[in-house]
Amino acid sequence: MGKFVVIALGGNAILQPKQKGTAETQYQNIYATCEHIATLLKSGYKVLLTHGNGPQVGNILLQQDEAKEVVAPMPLDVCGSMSQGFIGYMFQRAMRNVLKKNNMEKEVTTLVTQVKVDKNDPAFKNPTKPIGPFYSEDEAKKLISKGYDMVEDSGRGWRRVVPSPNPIGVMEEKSILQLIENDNLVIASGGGGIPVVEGETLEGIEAVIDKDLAGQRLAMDAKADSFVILTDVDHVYINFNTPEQKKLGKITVAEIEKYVDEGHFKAGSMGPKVEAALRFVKATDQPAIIASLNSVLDALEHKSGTIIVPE
Ligand SMILES: Nc1ncnc2c1ncn2[C@@H]1O[C@H](COP(=O)(O)OP(=O)(O)O)[C@@H](O)[C@H]1O
Ligand SMILES: NC(=O)OP(=O)(O)O
Repeated sequence: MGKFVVIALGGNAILQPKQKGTAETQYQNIYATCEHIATLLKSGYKVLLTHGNGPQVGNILLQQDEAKEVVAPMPLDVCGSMSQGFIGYMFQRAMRNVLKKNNMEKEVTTLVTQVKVDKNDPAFKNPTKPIGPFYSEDEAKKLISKGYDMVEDSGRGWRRVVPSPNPIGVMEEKSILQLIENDNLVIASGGGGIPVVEGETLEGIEAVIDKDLAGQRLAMDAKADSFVILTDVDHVYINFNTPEQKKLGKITVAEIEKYVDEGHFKAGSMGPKVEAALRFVKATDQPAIIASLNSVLDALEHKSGTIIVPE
């Protein structure tokens, strides 16, 4: 198998649900992630990185709301760009520090990335993307009465949800490919990319694109040999969180589609990951992997994680 991989990093690689989102905590998590990336680079992999921003963009939006009497609040697309900038900066700094420690040299570049969506996407009428902090049920009820959309997120508490339209094109695709050709470690489409709609002019729109679905587009456009989704669980499970839960190892498109139809993978968490992986395998005939960050090298060698193959 070729060694060019697109990696979509889950929000947990940057901030775990129970952690306070200080800059230092997020930098330390990103530094630990970069050590895994360095292991891949040492093993000869070429990496294009994308990452989530759910906790971060939600926190930035909350800051806008809390300070709105003092400074003009920024809309969600601008908050998305802020999250790309600060997370990209932390990756660039941490990666350079990790590379230096390992006596390696590489340019590390973050690209502010706009991703095209359809303004008539039905997702705008049905918010599903959890962002920001977790709340208790009582707190969630108060926020619902203020007009927020809230859902219970995978047994971990309540979170605000916003629309998450389907990504249909990466505006900066050519620049990303040029940077990769010049041997840069590129961080692109952070937080799924800033959602924009294209008419007479390009306009930002208030939403948060799923980074796994946007990562799939990136992997397809960049002709990656493999698309890897890293999260905080070691495998995809059927009957997740029940006594009958069972992990999925190597599995074909047809086999996992049967589980999709049976409703094993929830919207807003495992659902989009499986959907993104399936889209990649079907479009390219290359494997897609869903695994935990800690076992990324084993997963790339198909020794761990859920490996979705054409047949
Ligand atoms: N069928 C399933 N198999 C594995 N994990 C699942 C499943 N359904 C829901 N999950 C949940 O999905 C979470 C990962 O999704 P999410 O929190 O969106 O990840 P990330 O932020 O890392 O992208 C896991 O922590 C797990 O709680
Ligand atoms: N944008 C996005 O998908 O973020 P998370 O992975 O943090 O949910």
